[in-house]
Amino acid sequence: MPNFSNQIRASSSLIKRLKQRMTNPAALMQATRSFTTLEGHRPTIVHKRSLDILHDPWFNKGTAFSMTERDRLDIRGLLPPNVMSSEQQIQRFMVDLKRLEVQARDGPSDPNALAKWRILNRLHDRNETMYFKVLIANIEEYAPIVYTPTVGLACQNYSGLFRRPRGMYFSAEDRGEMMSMVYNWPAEQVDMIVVTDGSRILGLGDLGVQGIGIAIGKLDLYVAAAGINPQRVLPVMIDVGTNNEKLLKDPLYLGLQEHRLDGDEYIAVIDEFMEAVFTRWPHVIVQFEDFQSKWAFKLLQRYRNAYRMFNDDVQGTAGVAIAGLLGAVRAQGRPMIDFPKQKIVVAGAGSAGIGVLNAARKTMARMLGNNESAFESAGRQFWVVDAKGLITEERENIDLEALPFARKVEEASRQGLREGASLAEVVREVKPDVLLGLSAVGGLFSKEVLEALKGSTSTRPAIFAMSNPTKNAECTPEEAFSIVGDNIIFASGSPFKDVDLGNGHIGHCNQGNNMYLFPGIGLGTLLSGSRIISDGMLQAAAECLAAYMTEEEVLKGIIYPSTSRIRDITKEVAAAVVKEAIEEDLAEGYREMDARELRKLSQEEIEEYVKNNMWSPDYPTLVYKKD
Ligand SMILES: NC(=O)c1ccc[n+]([C@@H]2O[C@H](COP(=O)([O-])OP(=O)(O)OC[C@H]3O[C@@H](n4cnc5c(N)ncnc54)[C@H](O)[C@@H]3O)[C@@H](O)[C@H]2O)c1
Ligand SMILES: O=C(O)C[C@H](O)C(=O)O
Ligand SMILES: [Mg+2]
Repeated sequence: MPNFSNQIRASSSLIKRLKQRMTNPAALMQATRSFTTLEGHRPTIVHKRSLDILHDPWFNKGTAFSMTERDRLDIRGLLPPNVMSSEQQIQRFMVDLKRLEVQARDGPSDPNALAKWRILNRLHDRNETMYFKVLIANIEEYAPIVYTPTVGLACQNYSGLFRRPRGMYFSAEDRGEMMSMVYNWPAEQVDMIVVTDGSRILGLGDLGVQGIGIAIGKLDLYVAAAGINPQRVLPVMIDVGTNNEKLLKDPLYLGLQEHRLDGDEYIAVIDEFMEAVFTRWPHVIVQFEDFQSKWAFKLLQRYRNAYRMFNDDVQGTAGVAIAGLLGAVRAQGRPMIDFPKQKIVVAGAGSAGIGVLNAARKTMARMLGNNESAFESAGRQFWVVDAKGLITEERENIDLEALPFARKVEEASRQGLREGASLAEVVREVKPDVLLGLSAVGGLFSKEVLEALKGSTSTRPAIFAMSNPTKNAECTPEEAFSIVGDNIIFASGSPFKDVDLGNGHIGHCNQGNNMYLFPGIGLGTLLSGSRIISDGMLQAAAECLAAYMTEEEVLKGIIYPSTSRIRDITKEVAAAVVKEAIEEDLAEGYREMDARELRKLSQEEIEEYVKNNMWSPDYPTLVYKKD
């Protein structure tokens, strides 16, 4: 709780610094920053009182309302008399939440995970500040509940779990209305939107309207990791129908029960949504999430030069994979510059797989001299296997996005391979350094495939089983370590526990998930005020993540940070994105920090600027004023 004497002390030191600024320009920056910090202590003006306040999750403090506030807001007598500190409140809440753990302590496969999701969700609905305080303080424990894998389960069970709406729904029925509907959202300012059409939720397929859960989960991380103000995030579901036959027949399904719109009709709906949100909030950033590949690439190309948007599955995943792939090179005791020598087999050529392939090829090409022949030769380091097997130039009706990675037929046959060769055959013949899965097929890295990987020419083969949620992972870390060997590098999209290898050795299980990048990409874009999200900004984010791990960690097989460091890594990623936006002359500034001021900031000052603009879950003092 902010206390007034602190505020007065802080204000008088601010005035002193503001006076100094007349004579000392360096103090100007300092004062600007202090001013930003002080904002957190300013009272928040509310236009409601009594039960309306207790029922508003943005302002509700529950038992933590002080007596003076209870008087000021007409809630004296509406709460039990004992005023609790926010710590005591959390203690009470945790007693309830932890009760579920007495019989089940199995981490991600916890049978009570959905019950925990429910309890946390109810807290989210009544007191956002406290919800995020709990989430931030226990991120390692609860990210797997509010995010992957449990969020997948919550999406699948959405009809039964639905209590209160969160976010906005734009449906095919709303065509022509979106521009006015968008004003139904209560917040004057929105910084971040995560939008999905529910067509490919994690590896669970088309979940229709139920996919809104993934947008909510991603935005939880925007608040927890990036410190985006929870009052300025907006989850969005664009319901254009579903092709999930089960949902189409389910009498309890909450979305439109018709087949998905397609073609121009579909694009017109998304166009209308984009126009509507950017008209009301011209500075908003829109993250596209879990759109089927068919639309993911097309929509990204359509909007990326016109709007502040990115596709997390294509671009966020690519950056995280690049950071991991570079980590795997370092873990072999080799310099990153050896990356272009790596042989990489990728299983899955959807939005995520193709995103990773393009980014990895570009990264290699840059290291090889950044010319056409470098790009050509980088392309030869990849073997791509999809549902129909190895992709070669003989593939009929090949996707345009996959075409650049199709192997030449003669080249493949020289290696003993052919169009449609199985994953096990490809791994056996190629003997890759890296096997990376973005196929959504649980168990795809079977015993046969992993046995084949034992023939890898690498001193330390790397396995990335990146599909989500847990049951869709291409293999488990136990399978990988026990079959391929103790020395491998392992990463998975959803969290698994480390593996006890015996003899006191641990097989480290990294979480290779785009959660290490998207919050920083969003925050960095916001604070730079860049009008678009450039390739350079995405590359800077990936490089920052790659450089985050120390040599010592990497040699131990730890190539991604633990979730407990997510707020710190996000701050650094955001700073790298701001810096790149400034260097590319894209930064237009944010609030009092205009483009000219931004250009003057040193590296440390950029980091400080980012840190000072991250929201923290502290109750503000509330003051009532009539509308
Ligand atoms: N870890 C992360 O950060 C992260 C990020 C994005 C996506 N993902 C996961 O990646 C998975 C795929 O996402 P997407 O958007 O690319 O999906 P998608 O449906 O667009 O693509 C799936 C691809 O896998 C291929 N495939 C299917 N069966 C296969 C098989 N037996 N062998 C080889 N390939 C096969 C398909 O042909 C297709 O190319 C999902 O499970 C998603 O959760 C993880
Ligand atoms: O949502 C995640 O956990 C990662 C990724 O965006 C996915 O679609 O699987
Ligand atoms: Mg996704």
